[in-house]
Amino acid sequence: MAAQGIGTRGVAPTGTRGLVLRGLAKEYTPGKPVLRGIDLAFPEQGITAIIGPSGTGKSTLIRCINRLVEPTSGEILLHGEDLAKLRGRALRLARRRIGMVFQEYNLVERLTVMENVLSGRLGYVPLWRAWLRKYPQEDIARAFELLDAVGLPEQATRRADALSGGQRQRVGIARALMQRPELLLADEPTSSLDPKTAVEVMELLTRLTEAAGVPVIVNIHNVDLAKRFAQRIIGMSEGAVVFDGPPEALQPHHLQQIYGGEDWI
Ligand SMILES: Nc1ncnc2c1ncn2[C@@H]1O[C@H](COP(=O)(O)OP(=O)(O)OP(=O)(O)O)[C@@H](O)[C@H]1O
Repeated sequence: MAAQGIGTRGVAPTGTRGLVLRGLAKEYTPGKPVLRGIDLAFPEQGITAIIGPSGTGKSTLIRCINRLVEPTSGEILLHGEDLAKLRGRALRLARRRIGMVFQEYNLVERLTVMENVLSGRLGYVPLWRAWLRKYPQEDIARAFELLDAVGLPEQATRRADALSGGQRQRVGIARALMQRPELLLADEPTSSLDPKTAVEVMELLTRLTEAAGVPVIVNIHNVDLAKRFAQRIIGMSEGAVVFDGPPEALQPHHLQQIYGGEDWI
């Protein structure tokens, strides 16, 4: 089956706004491709969910976009600029334009909630200010606003390790938005959470990114959550895109192709 939507939603010319991946490939071990030349274009808003079985390259794809993983070849065009070519300071500047939310939250446990949120500005404030914890007043005001927005206005001075998983992920979302990102990547943001908290976190992510006009690419195991919150679903199998379309187009035979087998459907 051809991946749905490729061609209509697919690859846009260089210079286009949004994110475009062209021929993105990754081999951790030479000769063993994990990503097999991914061609995708992401619009400037909305949530795209990436689904697929364990080990199929979803995290690798997400992490290639902000170069936490080095792609083996291909282009990563953010508003026309190829991030795959950037090094040093240029790469650091590009990275701060991309927020990331992690499965295990990646908070600094011994720091306060407020300090964790403010750390989203680390790419922007001079290092000496961060070391002395002298963030500009407008950053502090914004951090309070975001803590309010994620429902943690009372938790600013608590240590991160005193929070529940759901609360930590809310801090993770606030920290990512503190960057004022042009794109948000979320790598299994709900996998460590109970089902109710997972829905709450996805609702929050949807509401805040919609309000900020930030597009989201979320790697997610739960197909029901993907269908509920994403406007577009990308199904991956063995390092390639095998489905690309709206949630309502995702049928059991697509799931069978993405995950294999049928007994579980
Ligand atoms: N740093 C690494 N070094 C070597 N191989 C890696 C590395 N990271 C991932 N891999 C391999 O790449 C393949 C894809 O892994 P990846 O984590 O991208 O898949 P995934 O679809 O996100 O899986 P999951 O849903 O279980 O997180 C797997 O075979 C994995 O073992």
